[in-house]
Amino acid sequence: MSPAPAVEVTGLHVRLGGAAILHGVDLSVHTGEWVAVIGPNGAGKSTLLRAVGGLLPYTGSVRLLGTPSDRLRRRDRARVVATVMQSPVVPAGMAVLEYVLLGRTPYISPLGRESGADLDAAHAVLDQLDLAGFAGRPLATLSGGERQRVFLARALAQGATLLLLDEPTSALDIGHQQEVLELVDHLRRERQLTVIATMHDLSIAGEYADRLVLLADGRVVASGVPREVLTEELLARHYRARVRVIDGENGPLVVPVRG
Ligand SMILES: Nc1ncnc2c1ncn2[C@@H]1O[C@H](COP(=O)(O)OP(=O)(O)OP(=O)(O)O)[C@@H](O)[C@H]1O
Repeated sequence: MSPAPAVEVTGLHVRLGGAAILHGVDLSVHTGEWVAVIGPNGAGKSTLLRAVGGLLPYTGSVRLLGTPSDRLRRRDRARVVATVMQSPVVPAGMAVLEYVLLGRTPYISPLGRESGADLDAAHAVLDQLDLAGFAGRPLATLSGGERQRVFLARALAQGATLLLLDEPTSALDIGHQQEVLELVDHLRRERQLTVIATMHDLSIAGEYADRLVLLADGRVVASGVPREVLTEELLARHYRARVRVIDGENGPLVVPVRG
C-alpha cells in the first residue's frame, strides 16, 4: 500500500468576514514534493496555506500525514507543519536567537527551558541561513530581507517535515532569493521535507516546484507540471497578463510584454 500523501485537502471551504473565500479546494501533495500555489492577488493562496496550517477555521477535510488536522493537538501539529506567513507579528524587543528558539516550543515542556539540543538546532539554522552574525540583534532592527530569512530560520528550527511558505522570497534581492530557495530545495531533498509555497514570480515557481496549482477566485483552475500550467493562454485568462512563455534551462520562463 502506498503511504498517505503528506497533505490531502478535500472539499475545502473557507469563509472570512462573512464572505466565501475558498470554494471546495482539493489538493494532494506527496512527501518530498514541492508544490507552488500561484494565482492573482486575492485568489485565496494565503487563505489556503493558513487553512492547511490549522491557522483558521474551515469546512471540508485537511489530512496531514494521514491524520485529520483537526484531531492533532496544537503542539503535535507544530511538530508536523511549520508555516511562515508574510508578515508574522514579532514580539517587541525580541532578539533573533530568541525568536528562532520559539520554533523549538513544541519540544519544550510547558514550564521547562530550552535544552542544549534546542540551542544547537537554532544555531545550526542561523548558520545555514547566513544569519549567525545577527543572533543577538533585536529582530526589529533587521532589514526586510534579513527578517524574512529569520522567519524561515524559525520554521526550519521547528523541525517539521511539512513547510508552508507564503511568498518566501518577496522581500529578498535576487541573490538571496536564489540562496533561500536553494536551501529549501536542499533541505527538502536531505530531510524529505514537503513544501507548499505561494509564489508570485512564475518563472521561479516553475524552476523550483515539481507542480504548480493555479488558484483563481478561490478555486483550483489548473494543476500540473510547470509547462502545463505556465501557458500564455492560462496566464492571460486568469491574471489578465500579456506574457511570453519561453523555454528555460530548468522550466518555462514567463516574460511580461507590453501591448
Ligand atoms: N479576515 C478577512 N475578512 C474578509 N476577507 C478576507 C479576510 N482575509 C482575507 N480576505 C479576503 O480573502 C481573499 C483572499 O485573500 P488571500 O490573502 O488568501 O489572497 P492571496 O491569493 O494570498 O492574495 P495576494 O496574492 O494578494 O497575497 C481576498 O479577497 C481578501 O480580501
